[in-house]
Amino acid sequence: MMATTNIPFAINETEEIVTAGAPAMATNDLHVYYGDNHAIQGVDLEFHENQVTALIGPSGCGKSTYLRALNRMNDEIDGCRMEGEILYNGININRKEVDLYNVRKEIGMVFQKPNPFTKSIFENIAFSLKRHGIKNKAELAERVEKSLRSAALWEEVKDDLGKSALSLSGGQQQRLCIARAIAMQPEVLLLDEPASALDPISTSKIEDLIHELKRKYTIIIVTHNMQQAARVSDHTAFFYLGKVVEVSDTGTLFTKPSNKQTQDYISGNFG
Ligand SMILES: Nc1ncnc2c1ncn2[C@@H]1O[C@H](COP(=O)(O)OP(=O)(O)OP(=O)(O)O)[C@@H](O)[C@H]1O
Repeated sequence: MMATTNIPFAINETEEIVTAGAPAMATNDLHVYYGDNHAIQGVDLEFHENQVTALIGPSGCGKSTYLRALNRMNDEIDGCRMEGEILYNGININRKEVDLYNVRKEIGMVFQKPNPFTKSIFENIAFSLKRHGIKNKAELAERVEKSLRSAALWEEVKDDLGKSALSLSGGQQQRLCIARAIAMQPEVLLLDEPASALDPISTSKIEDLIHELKRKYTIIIVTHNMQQAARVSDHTAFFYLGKVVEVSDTGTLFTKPSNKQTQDYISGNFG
């Protein structure tokens, strides 16, 4: 169940922890359990503003579980429990009194399979804004246009805003989902294999978009595709069996990994 109390989690007055150069997000000794399955086993990572971090590793090693921990989406899964710190602007948001609505507004998420609402293109974005108290029509229209422009979708849909979002192609739907997340003015975007269900042209559009979006946001992306990690990210973390085996700048991780398991994974000799 969602917490409803309005405990601040990202302000500078009562909890002045934010310092220049500090990570936008980090985890300290993060553990995630599904019942007895210890899926994430003490992960420490830092994510900096305007940087893209890719999470890579073999299937089942905990990448999506870790990503979902960052905006407390794992709270929605029965039997899932998390221990350790999840720091957002220096404040631990892994506390039960934290307002999850605010957490997910500030730390937006886009999933593998595009999941637009069965509403018009316009309403897909306006819906959450209205829920957030924005009722003025001109302001709504402006925020919708701005979000669609930021997601590189405006030119393709500006004459069809009243059409169902489901009439869009898969790639357009995924950009609409990104626009929907952006509309809430988040600081962090979590992308869980955002292009894995898309054709190569749509994939390339999403990758170009990630390059654009990192000017404004901190981006963390799970991907199975190592070429994609190499193309879009500044840092890469290699996960294996619920732990981070190695994390470094992407160039180094793919050319001079310091760990043998990383080397085996990136060269395809794994398992
Ligand atoms: N909703 C869930 N309920 C129970 N166990 C889960 C759930 N999601 C993941 N797990 C378990 O947690 C572990 C990590 O899975 P996770 O999906 O995070 O790995 P992954 O690296 O993202 O895998 P993939 O690349 O295949 O998506 C696995 O043992 C998996 O079975």
